[in-house]
Amino acid sequence: MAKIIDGKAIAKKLRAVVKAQTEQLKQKGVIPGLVVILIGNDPASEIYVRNKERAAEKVGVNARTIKYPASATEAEVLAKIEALNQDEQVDAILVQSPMPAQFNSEVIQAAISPAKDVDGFHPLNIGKLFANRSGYYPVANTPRGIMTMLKHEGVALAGKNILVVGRSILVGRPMFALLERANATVTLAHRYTPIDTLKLLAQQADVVIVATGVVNLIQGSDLKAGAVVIDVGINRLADGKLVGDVDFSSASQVASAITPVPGGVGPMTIATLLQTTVELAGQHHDIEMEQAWQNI
Ligand SMILES: NC(=O)C1=CN([C@@H]2O[C@H](COP(=O)(O)OP(=O)(O)OC[C@H]3O[C@@H](n4cnc5c(N)ncnc54)[C@H](OP(=O)(O)O)[C@@H]3O)[C@@H](O)[C@H]2O)C=CC1
Ligand SMILES: Nc1nc(=O)c2c([nH]1)NC[C@@H]1CN(c3ccc(C(=O)N[C@@H](CCC(=O)O)C(=O)O)cc3)C=[N+]21
Repeated sequence: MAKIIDGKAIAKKLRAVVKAQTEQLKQKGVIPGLVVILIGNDPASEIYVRNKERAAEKVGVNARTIKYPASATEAEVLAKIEALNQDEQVDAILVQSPMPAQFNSEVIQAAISPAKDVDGFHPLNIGKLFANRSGYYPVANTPRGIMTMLKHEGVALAGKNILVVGRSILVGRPMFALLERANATVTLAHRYTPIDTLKLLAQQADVVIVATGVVNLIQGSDLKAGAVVIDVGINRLADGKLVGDVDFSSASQVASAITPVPGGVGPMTIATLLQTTVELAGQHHDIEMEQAWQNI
């Protein structure tokens, strides 16, 4: 039986560190400000927005959500982003994805100032990540939170064989870059990966990270004994239950460690979002902060 990785508990530790950081900033008169823009109604986004507001309050980040109906125009959202880019109280801006069809997400992502780009979606920040540049720049919070989790659990990455399933700009691609940077051998699978190939790749992987939104895509029989399984998926079943992309009951028989849904990656995404917000506030006001979360 696998160890169940307690994302909630690790997120709580991370939040405590972030809270200490916000207190340092407050002593210098800075309250970190995060603005989330939600257009339309995506169920996973709504869960995210609700949980984020609660967590922000706990650590002393000033967070607010601006909601637009699904019928909103790109021009009005771009005008709002421009105003937020100029607003001295705002350190971090996030536009929830997916966006309604009339939006070009590339245009929106490039409009957010790279210095306030808390999702790490701006082409400049993505470019730095993939070029493995030194210095500080924001990186997508879900993959970054997963790295924190793997470190906390003592999972070795250098030289390991890692399978990432899903290649979105939100999860799969930055996950690939961070794991490669940690000297793992990384395979990135997607919709065009034949299912038989996907299963063969999974069988060879020391760590399997699944971010597709496909219920039960990976089962216990697909895994190598002792593999570490990170389930990013958030799927709402007809009965209202929340499940991931991995068949938890069979996978937990074969894996050495596995993240549950809920209570795994989700809480880490939120704590990491607050971490990045506080870092951006520190950068914005030129305040040096201790990097205490190295040791959580
Ligand atoms: N827990 C958390 O903190 C977070 C959870 N999520 C959840 O994670 C999931 C993925 O999110 P996101 O990356 O934004 O989703 P996207 O829909 O943007 O991307 C899904 C990816 O999965 C791939 N895919 C789809 N079907 C298959 C398949 N049958 N086999 C292999 N690959 C497949 C797609 O391939 P292709 O590119 O070829 O289309 C695509 O790359 C969702 O359930 C989302 O709600 C997301 C962010 C944070
Ligand atoms: N620009 C952008 N950035 C994102 O990071 C982003 C996004 N758009 N769009 C939507 C997805 C989804 N996402 C979630 C984060 C946390 C939980 C979360 O808190 N999950 C809890 C749920 C607990 C519950 O409330 O039931 C858990 O898994 O335990 C869920 C989903 C971030 N996303």
